[in-house]
Amino acid sequence: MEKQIVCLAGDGIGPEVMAAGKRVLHMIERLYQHKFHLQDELFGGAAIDAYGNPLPARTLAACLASDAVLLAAVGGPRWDTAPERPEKGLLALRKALGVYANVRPVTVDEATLHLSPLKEECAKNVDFVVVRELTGGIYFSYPKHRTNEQATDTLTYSRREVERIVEYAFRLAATRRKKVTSIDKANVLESSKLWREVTEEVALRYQGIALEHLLVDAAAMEMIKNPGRFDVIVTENLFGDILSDEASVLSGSLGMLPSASHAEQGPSLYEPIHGSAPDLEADRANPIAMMRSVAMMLQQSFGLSAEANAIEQAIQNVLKTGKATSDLGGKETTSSFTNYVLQELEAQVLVGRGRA
Ligand SMILES: NC(=O)C1=CN([C@@H]2O[C@H](COP(=O)(O)OP(=O)(O)OC[C@H]3O[C@@H](n4cnc5c(N)ncnc54)[C@H](O)[C@@H]3O)[C@@H](O)[C@H]2O)C=CC1
Ligand SMILES: CC(C)CC(=O)C(=O)O
Ligand SMILES: [Mg+2]
Repeated sequence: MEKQIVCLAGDGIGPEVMAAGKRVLHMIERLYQHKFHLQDELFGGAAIDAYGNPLPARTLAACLASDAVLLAAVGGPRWDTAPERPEKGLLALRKALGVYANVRPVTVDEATLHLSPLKEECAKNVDFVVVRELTGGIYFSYPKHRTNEQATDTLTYSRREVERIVEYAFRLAATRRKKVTSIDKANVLESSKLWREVTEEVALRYQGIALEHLLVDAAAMEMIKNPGRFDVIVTENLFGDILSDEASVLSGSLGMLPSASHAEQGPSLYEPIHGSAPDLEADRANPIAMMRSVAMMLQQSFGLSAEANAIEQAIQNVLKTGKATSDLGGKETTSSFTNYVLQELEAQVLVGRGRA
């Protein structure tokens, strides 16, 4: 198979985790005889420094013409007070690609179960997916303004926007444990009242799939108290952003969780859920979220399930030996942990073919 992948390394730990993701892709190319054309483009703070724009026209054109986009992370204190912010480029990219469905699977690895802040019997049942609406809501606020004395953001959702993301969640639940939890704030927000109404209508078209509604504050509590109750969570942009970072703690670290973002048509975007982690020293980032984002890309954009499963298995096998980066209490660096995963991947595939 031959595919064009645009790589947006971005800022902070972005280039380090992107390097790990590319090494995994090169290993998969070699082991399975694929050709991945990896095209690097400037994005985020790095693009502001070069062009004064976090999403240069050249970067956007390359993304739109690609088979898939792999993104690491953007942002950092250097640009916090700059006229242009890296995060603005991320929102503009998601909007331009039309990637409304952000899928964030949350599982807890057997080998890192003891690192979860939850009791083991609670954490071991964690297996859910957050389906986050990604191109609407308050992050795309209009009108939005600010004076010295007052600031305004606007939260808007249309029926169509709610319907398509909730439909996505129901279709996904049909392939899993057949339960959707819709999270809103319908006791206060008008947008949430519409969200709940539309969700009820969609549910009528999916007999056999259970629907429950939770208010976002109670949902935040339930995610810690009884996370095993969730199968597919569907929620709006801001709530999904916050709840998925909370969910990552169940797995032991924000550095573990990947995501895929899909449009109605055109290339999908794959990225770890974490940010640029400016507080980390060089070569300390956990590359697992990026490796899993690569696996999601291989599976969901290219249909390469065996390759995706091999990556996941290699990560699991390395974690089982006790090797881990410092966020999980281990001693490995980004590069040494990646070396182990690559060795494991190669050994596993060759053993499978009886050649080791
Ligand atoms: N998709 C993106 O590009 C995102 C960008 N950001 C941006 O990143 C910058 C930093 O934001 P924060 O709030 O600090 O969030 P963050 O996600 O970068 O970091 C939060 C905490 O998790 C740790 N962490 C994150 N990823 C890790 C990894 N792979 N391995 C080990 N530890 C990891 C960090 O060291 C930090 O203590 C900001 O400029 C923010 O806007 C934040 C979230 C998403
Ligand atoms: C930096 C934000 C715009 C995005 C974010 O935190 C996320 O998508 O998880
Ligand atoms: Mg976030």
